[in-house]
Amino acid sequence: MLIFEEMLTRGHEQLTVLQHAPSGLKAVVAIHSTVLGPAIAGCRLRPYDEERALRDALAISESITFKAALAGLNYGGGACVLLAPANGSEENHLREALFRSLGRQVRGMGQRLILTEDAGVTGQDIAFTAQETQATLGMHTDTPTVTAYGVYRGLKAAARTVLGSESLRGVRVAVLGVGSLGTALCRHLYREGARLTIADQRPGRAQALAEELGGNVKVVDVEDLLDAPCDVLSPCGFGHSIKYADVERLQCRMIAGGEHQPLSRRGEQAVKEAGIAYVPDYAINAAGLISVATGISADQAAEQVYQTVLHICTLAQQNSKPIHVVARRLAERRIELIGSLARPIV
Ligand SMILES: NC(=O)c1ccc[n+]([C@@H]2O[C@H](COP(=O)([O-])OP(=O)(O)OC[C@H]3O[C@@H](n4cnc5c(N)ncnc54)[C@H](O)[C@@H]3O)[C@@H](O)[C@H]2O)c1
Repeated sequence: MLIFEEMLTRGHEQLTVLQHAPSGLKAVVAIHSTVLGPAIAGCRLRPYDEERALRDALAISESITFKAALAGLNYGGGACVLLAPANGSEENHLREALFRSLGRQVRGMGQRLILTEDAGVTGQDIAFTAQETQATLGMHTDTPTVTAYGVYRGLKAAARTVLGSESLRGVRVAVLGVGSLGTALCRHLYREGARLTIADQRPGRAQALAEELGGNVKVVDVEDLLDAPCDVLSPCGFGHSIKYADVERLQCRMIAGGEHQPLSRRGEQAVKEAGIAYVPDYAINAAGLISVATGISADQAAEQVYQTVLHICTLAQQNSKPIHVVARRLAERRIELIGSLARPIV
């Protein structure tokens, strides 16, 4: 990857690489934009190669910029991708060392960065980081659960315009990835009577969830999920779950899930040409961010997501434009307008 070119294309401000050998810290911190305020960066931890860590940091931080902008928050977009240490990070003292080390290293980034939780990272991890830097948010919020409820509500709002009814009863939803967020989402969907097909790279997870929900949930291999005939495809994996070449296999009417950046730009274009509605990540997975940034309840944050997605989908329908194009334009417009204001003197 040509890093500067990628940063220029996406409009990034900063990319920082952190390392601390004793704690095993290896992390990539990307700041996409601080136009609206300090960049909120979800911390995610998983086995990563360097290239993918860089790519994810750059892609996700851009999503967070749009997410904060659409949600009306005074924050910018960042991402903190931690490469899982070779010596493991499950034991509490290793975890403490890792996340405190992260906190110490980002202290120098001053007012520009605020860390919170993302995939593979818990509120307890952020609490460790908070011992070293004040620039943290959300350690007392169950972010995946709050986010999942917002995705569920956003999905209903999108279904209202795309499928003609916001009731998900009998609607076929294929969920790719049933970790913290995907599992919580499936529980809401199942309760409403959606017909679920699920898959996970760790098949035991999908099987266990199907058993918990009992009957009527179909578990398939990851490779087969994208071919599954369904109304809604809901990606909830680590990102880029739907490759450009996969788009011609899709048999859904709408893509809407919790995953950050499920599609590349080319993929978004291909989906549009295939006549599939795509509700972008930054519009629908915002409830956790809204809740930690403002302190409002999960229900209120999810209601905000519902109203935002409904507004975007309605505008898209009225103007015969793709949903993701309208969402991006709305986010960009707020950033442009606020960015054009004169800076306060103090
Ligand atoms: N956790 C949060 O607070 C939060 C908030 C907003 C957005 N997100 C985004 O939601 C997504 C899921 O987050 P999470 O917290 O549930 O993570 P998680 O690690 O708990 O779960 C991810 C699950 O997806 C599976 N998976 C990954 N890629 C897959 C693929 N291509 N096919 C099938 N299964 C796949 C993994 O095996 C795992 O079970 C991520 O993209 C994350 O950035 C998370």
